[in-house]
Amino acid sequence: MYDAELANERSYVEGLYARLDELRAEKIEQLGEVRRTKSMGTHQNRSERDAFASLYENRLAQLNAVDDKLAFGRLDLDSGELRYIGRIGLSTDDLRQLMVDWRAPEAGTFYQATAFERLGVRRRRHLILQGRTVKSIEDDVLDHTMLVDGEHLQGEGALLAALNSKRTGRMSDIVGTIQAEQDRIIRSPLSGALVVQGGPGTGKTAVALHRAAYLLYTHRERLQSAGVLLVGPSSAFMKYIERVLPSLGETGVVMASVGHLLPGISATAVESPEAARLKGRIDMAQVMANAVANRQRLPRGDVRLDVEGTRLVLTVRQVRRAREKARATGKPHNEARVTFVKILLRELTEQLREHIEANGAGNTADRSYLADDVRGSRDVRVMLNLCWMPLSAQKLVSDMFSKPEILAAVAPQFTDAERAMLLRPADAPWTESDVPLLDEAAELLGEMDVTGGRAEAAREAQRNRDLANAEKAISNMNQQLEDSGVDGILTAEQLADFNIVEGESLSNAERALTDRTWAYGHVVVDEAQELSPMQWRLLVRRCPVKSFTIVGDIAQTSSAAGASSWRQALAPFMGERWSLEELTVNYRTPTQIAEAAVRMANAAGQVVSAPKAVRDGEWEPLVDKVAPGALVRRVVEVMEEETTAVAGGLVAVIAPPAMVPETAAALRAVYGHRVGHGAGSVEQDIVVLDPHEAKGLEFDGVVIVEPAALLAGAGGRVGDLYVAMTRPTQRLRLIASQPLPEGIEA
Ligand SMILES: Nc1ncnc2c1ncn2[C@@H]1O[C@H](COP(=O)(O)OP(=O)(O)OP(=O)(O)O)[C@@H](O)[C@H]1O
Repeated sequence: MYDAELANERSYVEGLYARLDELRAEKIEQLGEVRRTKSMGTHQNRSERDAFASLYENRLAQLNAVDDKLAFGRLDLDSGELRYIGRIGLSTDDLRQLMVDWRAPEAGTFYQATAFERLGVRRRRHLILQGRTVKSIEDDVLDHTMLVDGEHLQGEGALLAALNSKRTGRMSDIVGTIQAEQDRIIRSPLSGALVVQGGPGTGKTAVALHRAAYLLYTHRERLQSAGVLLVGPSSAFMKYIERVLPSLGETGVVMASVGHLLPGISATAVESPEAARLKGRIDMAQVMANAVANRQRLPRGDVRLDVEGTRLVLTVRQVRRAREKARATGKPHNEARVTFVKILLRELTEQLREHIEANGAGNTADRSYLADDVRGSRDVRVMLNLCWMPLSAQKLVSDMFSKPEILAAVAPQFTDAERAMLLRPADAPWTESDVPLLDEAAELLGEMDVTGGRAEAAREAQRNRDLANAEKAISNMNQQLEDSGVDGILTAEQLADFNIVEGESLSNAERALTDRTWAYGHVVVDEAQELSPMQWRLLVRRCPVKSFTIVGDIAQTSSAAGASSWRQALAPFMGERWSLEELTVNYRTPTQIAEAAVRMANAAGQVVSAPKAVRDGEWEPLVDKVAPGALVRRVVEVMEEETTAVAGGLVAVIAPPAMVPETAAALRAVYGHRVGHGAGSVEQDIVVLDPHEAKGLEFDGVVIVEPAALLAGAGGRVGDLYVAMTRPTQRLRLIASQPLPEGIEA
């Protein structure tokens, strides 16, 4: 019986792959054809072909990315229909549906049906593929009249197989085994802000990624041109998750870590937690406003200016009035400067004219010529710049943190000690908490080159021309696209976006990444508990419609500027307008380890979400107590045992930041290139990390060096140690020379 069913599924899935190959061949053929004829014809023809080429390329990339485990489920419905579920939708040439996209409404019951609420499903079948071959099938029989003698329920096999598999250093998708509570969140409505709170390993990251893919699929019209932004804690984390969305058939999501949210800035330097906390405070917004106002200065007294040998006087009163008028425009600093300069130039020109007339040159003086003289005067230029200098965000922020007198003037609410903490050399590299300050500054300063507006206007005009072209081409294209299997209706906007002149042809995602003022249609934030108020302020600016999916775990907060409750974190930006969902099952950490982590947190006085672990592990947490000074030696000694225990899997050593270099060096002396240092070393099977780098990642085995130091270093929070203890999927070992924090040992 089972063998016959398996054989059936194998042949069906072979058919699906045959169809995938056929579509791929078709796209390659069409792409070749478009490329061959690309340089011929009118501008409109050419741009139409460019648009086709981009669409074919995208579709081909999508078809290539979904090859692995293309299909993973089948539903047997009350109606007798058999419905296959997979990464994308597939149909025959005559539009007979072969497989439904997992995100389509018809696929929802695959994740939601239970024996109590069957939703018209008699049987749910998981297809477990290796490469292109069906290796096994597992059935949930929901309608018990279907049970044949001797047949048994095999509910959680696919899930447990996924959970027990060896880690690779890269996150995989969970599309075949999404659980009902996760599915509800993935498919919740687009608008508003949704907070997903969940303990470690509850699938928050997985849910965030699948939700981004779901939203783009379901609301393509609304989201494709504005885009979806996915924000994570670090570049290493972005690397860890980067393959998930393509494997789900989505390539259009813009991904950025918090250090890369401002185009042109890559913030990698690390600073003290105290400085980060100060810079994250919401009153830094006022400090930035003060810093800008501080650059709109009045001279100490009236000044004399030489214009072509004539002495003019610029009074403090005149400057003050021009400043008031410029500020009253409400424009950003660099743009308001135009008003300021224009007023004073006019007044000085007037003064010059009066002077010349009074000296007997008659009233023939040519005013435009005089205006040129005033504008050309070095004294005038220097004075106007001293009063209202055009500024870049970088210059404003670096001056503020490198000049004590400026900092004292713009941040009077900070104590001397606090200001001392913020001071640094002018050429110091940027840190993550500088990014929201730079963004705030850019917002307040506006375009540096005010003529940039003209270039922008020219680009806009070109785009409008493209749009008109696109509208003409579109009716015939939609038909052809449908024929060629590209889903969704194409809008003139989208087509125009593909139409940008060659060489400048950027996708929406690429353009969004280079444009600070881009407004996204939706933002997904992972590890959101770490964000400071200033980082929230930046993100809300990126999505003015406030459509957010916010995932995190308050108990895992380790950054000093992070949140201690969702209400407190979100109130300034969203008021009460957000809803909360909770994930309650831990898929990563085995029961024994998860319980030790919760006991440790509780003993330290912290209440944490304690999700129920879905499986027991083979091992209790192991503890080695060693003499002071023997920590690193012990790490090296146990490594053989650890790597053998997780045979072929990954082992992470999580150490206090100060101990990471020597631990990595000692391990490398024995294990050579197998040892990676810092996050992002996904190719090695032994990785040495500090707790911050370990955030969001997971490993088969974890060795924690000096747990008490992780607790002490976190400023009274359990975050660091709690994060470290909840990374393993199989095995945890703690090596301690100081007394072990309470609760770890039962
Ligand atoms: N439904 C599922 N099917 C298979 N695997 C799952 C499922 N849900 C979660 N997992 C797996 O559990 C592990 C933990 O998931 P994830 O990293 O998303 O959790 P998290 O809540 O973000 O954890 P943390 O807050 O600790 O970083 C991952 O390996 C993920 O693939």
